[in-house]
Amino acid sequence: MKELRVDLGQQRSYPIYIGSTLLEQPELLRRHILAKQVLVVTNETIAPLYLGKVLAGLTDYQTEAVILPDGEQYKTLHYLEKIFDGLLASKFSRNATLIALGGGVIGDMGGFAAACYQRGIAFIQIPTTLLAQVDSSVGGKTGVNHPLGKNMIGAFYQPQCVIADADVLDTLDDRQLSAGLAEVIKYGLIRDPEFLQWLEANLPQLLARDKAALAYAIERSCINKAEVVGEDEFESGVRATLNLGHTFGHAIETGCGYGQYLHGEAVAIGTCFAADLSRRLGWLNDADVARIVAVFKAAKLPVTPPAEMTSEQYVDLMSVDKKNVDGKIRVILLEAVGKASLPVNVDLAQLQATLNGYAG
Ligand SMILES: NC(=O)c1ccc[n+]([C@@H]2O[C@H](COP(=O)([O-])OP(=O)(O)OC[C@H]3O[C@@H](n4cnc5c(N)ncnc54)[C@H](O)[C@@H]3O)[C@@H](O)[C@H]2O)c1
Ligand SMILES: O=C(O)C(=O)C[C@@H](O)[C@H](O)[C@H](O)COP(=O)(O)O
Ligand SMILES: [Zn+2]
Repeated sequence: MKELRVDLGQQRSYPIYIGSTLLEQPELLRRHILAKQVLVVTNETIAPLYLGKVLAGLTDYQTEAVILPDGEQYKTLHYLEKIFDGLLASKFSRNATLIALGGGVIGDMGGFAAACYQRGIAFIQIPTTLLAQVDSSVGGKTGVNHPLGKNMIGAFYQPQCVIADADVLDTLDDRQLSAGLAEVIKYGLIRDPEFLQWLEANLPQLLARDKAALAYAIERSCINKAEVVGEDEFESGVRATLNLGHTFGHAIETGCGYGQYLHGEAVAIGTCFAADLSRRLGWLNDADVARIVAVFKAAKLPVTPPAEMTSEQYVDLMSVDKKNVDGKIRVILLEAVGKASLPVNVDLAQLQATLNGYAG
């Protein structure tokens, strides 16, 4: 097992455990549960696979479970309330612990519920998708979607620990594995060019679920994310680079209806848009853009924007992005392959040129 640390000072630092058979080691989990009451939040797909394993290690606690329907379309305020219903029905106190057992949807919702319930209870992330193990379970961004914008209602709220058991990825389907790789590739593009080269050479092994390759990709991704979050927990600076491709990607997720494109798929297309715009500013050349498109294709991710979305629709949806200032759209671009910019105010004409010109 590897143990990394998200360093956020005395109050909010926490470990990330990465390894195999971690769900069979309840002492890891138990050392971060401070009182008797434990609520596990999960979904209908994950519960039959892993809920029993988690509960088996907690038989001497007062455990309850909230099982949500599965899908991005349920990451809403309405379904968040189901978690509060569960906490209240069991009369859970402020010293209770919430465990989010699932992918990014469950992690974001569980974390936000923990941030809100009685103004904050402890929570633990047990991420079960590649995307959640390399990105969403680390860093404390929690929240839900709004019909008009992605992750629009939320809070920064850090977990007590993250337990990433790579064995659970055995049951994840190939499309979801690829979606997770989009965020892995992101770290290479924004700040870790050596890792990008490693990925270019090792994507076939990752897609074939080679255990050593996956363990390395999870660890190196978490190292990158923990460093960025440790430097800028509340996204006043460098943390915004983790949003590469997301301004376009979130517009795709919202515009096409949550769930049609997986988050990682939308980020892959969005990053190709960002690469195209970086080329228009003279920061990348044609070969750089081709290299970026090729790495997503090699990860079996889409690179072609949805035909049904117009540039007006993109601009409209991007105009509520959380990086915007005074309503002006700001995006993360690439100054080079392996080096992200801070948020850039984009000229509307140049943005339109990318939205109309980049076709995959
Ligand atoms: N908080 C953050 O920093 C952050 C970062 C990236 C993404 N996100 C959010 O995360 C969400 C996407 O997360 P995701 O890609 O994990 O999607 P997800 O949570 O919807 O999970 C993907 C699918 O895999 C299933 N699944 C999960 N684990 C499984 C397993 N071990 N075996 C079989 N099936 C399994 C789920 O039931 C679901 O159907 C989006 O809402 C995105 O906005 C948040
Ligand atoms: O942790 C971060 O910071 C990120 O931006 C990670 C992203 O991959 C993630 O999708 C995040 O939820 C996006 O945040 P948002 O504030 O742009 O909705
Ligand atoms: Zn993301």
